[in-house]
Parts: sequence; structure tokens; C-alpha cells
Amino acid sequence: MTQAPRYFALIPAAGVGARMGAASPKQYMKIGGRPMLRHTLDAFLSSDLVAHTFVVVSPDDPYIDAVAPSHGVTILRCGGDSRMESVRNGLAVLASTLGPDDWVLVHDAARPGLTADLIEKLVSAIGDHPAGGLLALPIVDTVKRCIDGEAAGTVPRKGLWLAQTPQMFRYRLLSQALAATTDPNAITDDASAVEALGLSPKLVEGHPRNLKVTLPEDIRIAEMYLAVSQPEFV
Ligand SMILES: Nc1ccn([C@@H]2O[C@H](COP(=O)(O)OP(=O)(O)OP(=O)(O)O)[C@@H](O)[C@H]2O)c(=O)n1
Ligand SMILES: C[C@](O)(CO)[C@H](O)COP(=O)(O)O
Repeated sequence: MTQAPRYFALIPAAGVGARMGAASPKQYMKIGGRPMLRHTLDAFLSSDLVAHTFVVVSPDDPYIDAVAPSHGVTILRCGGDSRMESVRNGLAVLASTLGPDDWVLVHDAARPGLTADLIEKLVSAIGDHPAGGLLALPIVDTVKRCIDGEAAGTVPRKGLWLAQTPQMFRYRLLSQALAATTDPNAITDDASAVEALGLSPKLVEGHPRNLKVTLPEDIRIAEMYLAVSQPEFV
């Protein structure tokens, strides 16, 4: 008898938010009155598909205990110097908890606009795809290459997508892909590590509300999306 697939969330939340330039790491900044990371965790807690959520923070993180709910979330204090190392360390800690065929949905703490509907859309579109997949958005603007503040060329946008998260892979594949990565700073998302193995993760159209909060001006945009509880895209 085949077992039903199990889905786990892994949220890297060990960044410092240098581009946000705030006094504390951006994942703890308030958005609509609540810490950004709490919105992110709640998206997974509200999904019936997700068996459990793990959040990776820095070993000396002083904020997480006040933010994570007491049920449904396990805190892993094993964050690394880059996003990739934080994910890799989290996967290593989970080696005896997850099976090789379990699915891991890696999602940035800094994307608080995720919804249970988007999680379901991703999981159902990926199905049993051997290379896993990710939410992403097709580029709609004209793309320029910038050199010294001037347009040095126009890059055809056909076929270009912006990667979002969650990015979901079976535990064994993602672990193998990240173990094979030698330069942690060269890999800015999980899918690139899988692509480097010669595989092609599936792209599933996400939504602008799932933006990554990176710069100060992103806070207001995220607040606007979070004020809309039932988006129109499903
Ligand atoms: N060493 C790191 C760096 C990043 N992240 C996480 O990876 C996600 C995406 O990274 P990004 O938006 O770049 O966050 P920061 O690294 O915090 O931001 P910045 O690059 O501006 O410093 C975030 O949830 C961040 O907390 C992490 O877990 N460990
Ligand atoms: C994974 C990611 O969200 C995909 O867009 C993104 O690459 C992570 O942020 P970073 O600034 O590149 O670390």
C-alpha cells in the first residue's frame, strides 16, 4: 500500500535584513500590528496540507520565543551565514524526523503574504513531479541591463519568471542538491541547487501578494495585501 505524501514547511528566518536597515531583523518588524514572521507561520498553520512547520533562526535569536505559537511550530536554532546554509542546517537537524520521500516546502520568513490557498495551488500543481517546483511570477515589464546607471541593453522577457517561495522538493533530493553546492552565496534559492543537478523544477504561477519584504517601502505594500483576507485569485 502506498503511503499518502507528507508535507512539511521549513522557514529560514536567520537573516539580518541588511537592506531593510531596521534596528532588529526584518522578520520581527510589525506588519499590520503583528510580527512579519507570525503572518508567515500562520499561513502554514492554516493549511490542512502541512503536517508540521519548522523555523530556522540564529542560535542566539532573542525574539523567536515570543513570536512562535506553542503548537504546530518547532524552532531550530541552527541558522547559518547565508540563506542556503540556514536551509541546509535545518534539513540536517531533521534527518531523523523526516523520511527521504517527505516533501519540504521551503518558504522565506520575509514573505508574509502567503496564503493557504497558494500553498494548496502549489502542492496540487507539483503533484509527484520528480524535480519538485516553486511559485514564481512571469515578468510583465521590459527588462533592462544596467551598467553605471545607464541602460546597456534590453533583455527579452519572454520565458523569464521571478522566483517566489514556497519551493518544494522531496527531502532526499533537496538535501542532495544542497550538499552538492560548494558556494553558499552563489545559490539564492533552493531551486537553483536542484537545477544544478540537471533537473527542471516546475514553475507554478504565484501572486504579487507573496512579495518578499526586502526594502522599507515593501512594508506598506505587504500591509495592503494582508488587509485583504480573501484574495480574488482563487
Ligand atoms: N543567513 C541567512 C540569511 C537569510 N535567511 C532567510 O532567508 C530569507 C530570504 O532572505 P532575504 O530576504 O535576503 O533576508 P535577509 O538576508 O535577512 O535580508 P538582506 O539580504 O537584506 O540582509 C529570509 O527569510 C531570511 O531570514 C536565513 O535564514 N539565513
Ligand atoms: C528565495 C528567494 O525568495 C527567491 O526569490 C530569494 O532569492 C531569497 O532572497 P535573497 O535576497 O536572494 O537571499
